[in-house]
Amino acid sequence: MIGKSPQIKQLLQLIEKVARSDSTVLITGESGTGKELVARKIHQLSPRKDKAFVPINCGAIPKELLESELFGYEKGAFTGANRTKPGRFEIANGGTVFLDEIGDMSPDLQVKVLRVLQERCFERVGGIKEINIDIRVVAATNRDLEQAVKEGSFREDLYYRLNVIPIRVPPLRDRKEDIPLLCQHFIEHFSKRNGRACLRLDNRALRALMAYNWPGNIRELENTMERLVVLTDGDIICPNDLPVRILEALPETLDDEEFNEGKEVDSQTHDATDVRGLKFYLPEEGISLPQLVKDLEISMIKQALERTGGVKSKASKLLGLKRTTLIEKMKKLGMV
Ligand SMILES: Nc1ncnc2c1ncn2[C@@H]1O[C@H](COP(=O)(O)OP(=O)(O)OP(=O)(O)O)[C@@H](O)[C@H]1O
Repeated sequence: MIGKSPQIKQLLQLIEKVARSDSTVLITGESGTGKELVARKIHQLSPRKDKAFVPINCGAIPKELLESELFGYEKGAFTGANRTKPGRFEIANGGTVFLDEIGDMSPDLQVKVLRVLQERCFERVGGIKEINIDIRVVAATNRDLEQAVKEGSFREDLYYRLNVIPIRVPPLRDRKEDIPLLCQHFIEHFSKRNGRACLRLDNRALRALMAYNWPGNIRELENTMERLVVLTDGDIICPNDLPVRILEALPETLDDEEFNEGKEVDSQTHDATDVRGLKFYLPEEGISLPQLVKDLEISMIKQALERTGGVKSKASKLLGLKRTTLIEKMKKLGMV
């Protein structure tokens, strides 16, 4: 999973914790945010990792077929059922079932899935034999299930059974600092797949990609990068190569000269730099480095003095300075 925003880091920590348990998980988030990827990651990190991960898109399979897909059927259960077929729940035995778009499931199937969650058993369509299974269920939806419960289209009991551990995947617009890394990742991936040298993004193109709101989230970004890799002629992706909807997101203040410059991206400009565990961003408009250093020195000295009850010899040790250097610095910074 690509990304180093605080949101993604938090998500990864949660995934690691959740993976160790067998609890049911409900992943929510807009379309294309990476819900399925999260479900796969939970499975991969879980003790069930060597067994099957079985995804099923409850919204994509017609209602009449979904039941037999999930539960399987017995020979003769309906016209055309000329052999017994196990369903996805059975196939996933020992592993994980991923019920995608669970919000689209019909009420009668919701009852049957609730039974699987409660009792870990079911019957195949047309069958009477009870089948016991050992599965972990991870479900996902981009709908507001709480609202669906209020409106009566989703069963409240099933909602609570699913929502044991809720995981929300944030939209890409709320973690824009992940965009440069994701672009780089997809450009590398598609360049390799298309057998061409790795393309680079110029600064202004990246600025447009960062200004755009990505309603289709990471899937939209992935598709955009694939198209750029296939269609861009030169080695560098310039603003002119971008789709109009993305270009329109660029602030109008930037001049045309810069627009055509084709400068290669300096990813540090857009990425947080990690300095001894502290995060620093260089804002678009630049910064006064001497002032920043001064503010940082004042802040660190104040904290060191607070922590040591104002004892300068101890504070200087915390800061890796000689006592006399600390006093000199404080004078210079106007702190005494
Ligand atoms: N953090 C990430 N790093 C790399 N690729 C990602 C990341 N998040 C999502 N993707 C990719 O984006 C695409 C969409 O992700 P995914 O299918 O998991 O989204 P989704 O939320 O399940 O979408 P939907 O709601 O439409 O089913 C996939 O190709 C996935 O591999």
